[in-house]
Amino acid sequence: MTIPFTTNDAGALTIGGVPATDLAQQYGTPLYVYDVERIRGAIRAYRTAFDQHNVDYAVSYAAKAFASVAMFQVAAEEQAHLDVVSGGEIATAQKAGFNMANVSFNGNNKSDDELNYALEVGLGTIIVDNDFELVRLAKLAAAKGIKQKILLRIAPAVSAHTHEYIMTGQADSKFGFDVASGQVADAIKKAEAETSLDLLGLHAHIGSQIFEIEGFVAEAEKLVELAAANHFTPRVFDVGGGFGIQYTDDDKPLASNKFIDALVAVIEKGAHANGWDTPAIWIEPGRSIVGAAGTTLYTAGSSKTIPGVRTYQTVDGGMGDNIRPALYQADYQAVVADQATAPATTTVTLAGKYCESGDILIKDAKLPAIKPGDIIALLSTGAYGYSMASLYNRNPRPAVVFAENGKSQEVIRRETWEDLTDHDLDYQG
Ligand SMILES: Cc1ncc(COP(=O)(O)O)c(C=O)c1O
Ligand SMILES: N[C@@H](CCCC[NH3+])C(=O)O
Repeated sequence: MTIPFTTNDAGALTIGGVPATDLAQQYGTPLYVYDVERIRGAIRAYRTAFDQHNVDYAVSYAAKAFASVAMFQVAAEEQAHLDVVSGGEIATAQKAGFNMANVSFNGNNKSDDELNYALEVGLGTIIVDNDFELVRLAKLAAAKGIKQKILLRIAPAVSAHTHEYIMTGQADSKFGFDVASGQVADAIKKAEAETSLDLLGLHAHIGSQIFEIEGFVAEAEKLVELAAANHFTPRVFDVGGGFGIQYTDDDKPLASNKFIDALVAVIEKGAHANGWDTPAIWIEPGRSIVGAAGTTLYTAGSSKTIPGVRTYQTVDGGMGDNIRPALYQADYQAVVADQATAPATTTVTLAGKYCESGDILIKDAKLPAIKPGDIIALLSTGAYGYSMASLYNRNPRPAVVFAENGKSQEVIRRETWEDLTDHDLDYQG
């Protein structure tokens, strides 16, 4: 399945109707560019899938995939809710003017400051991860005279097919209440007894970049089973995110409606069997909203050929703006921007500029011949790129640009060398 991208009549890459080389020239490289229409389309696809059923639902964009004021504003325009995991993401939502009632708050070690912040801004739902949090949140909410809506996060003991580091639903996980030891049963009782908490339902998340429906079905069945076993009538089941996307021609992602149809079927059946009204179904997709919409533009620099071994082609970014190849052995595909449809004539390993041998973006990429100054575009970099970017080697973080209908706009400005020393203080010792 060929990974989709758009080109103009000259065969040059365009993003949101703007030639990628123009974007590189105007904003510099490395540069993250989002095709906003694709972000909107991804949210709409989930909403349309739910609209085929007679269920209440929320498509909650998982902010961690790419958190920025502009992104949250687009999510709000598309009637998405928001799932945050830190005080910083709450602050970003506030700055974006996001309706706090539509925000949920995940995380396995929320601080008192973060919980108080959430309570003060009227954040819709707190997804309680563990007993330590449950007890503290009940007290903090009571002290403010608030009855806080919550979900309980369950570790559903479902192992998804994905990289070990991004699997989260297995029993041996740092996230959520354990089922087998009775933690879930205790937490449901405790939460129901707390007058400052309103237990809406249960939450689980099995992992990320998942292509099979089976794990989601098993997860939803587990949520139904747990609620029933604890004589708890759920108003919400939040099944998390994790829907896989296409990074290379080899990936075959499922259409959003396949996941939604399967999840709705399991939950409707469970509700019917237990005599419940069908609970609202919430999902928390991150990657599948922004991943394919994002492209990173780099400028080609030096290259090194080791005869009989390989050719390294360097770009002006790397693991600082995209840690995923180094961290998860993630695969990407690239095109040369001004000859995006030209046949591959060479094999090069795209290497970053960071002082690490592991700073490789793509091993043995098949591309047309590259010369210094060419713009190289890494496709499908919209998720967990900017959000996991670092300042390693004191390289400033790139700018982020949104492009739509032939127009572009910077939505996060490029950091400067001055920015990097902004927080440094002279040693007075
Ligand atoms: C609780 C929770 N929800 C949602 C997500 C978003 O996952 P993804 O970006 O794979 O859709 C994650 C990340 O894996 C998560 O931990
Ligand atoms: N950061 C991971 C996904 C983790 C999702 C958060 N639980 C990635 O890039 O694939």
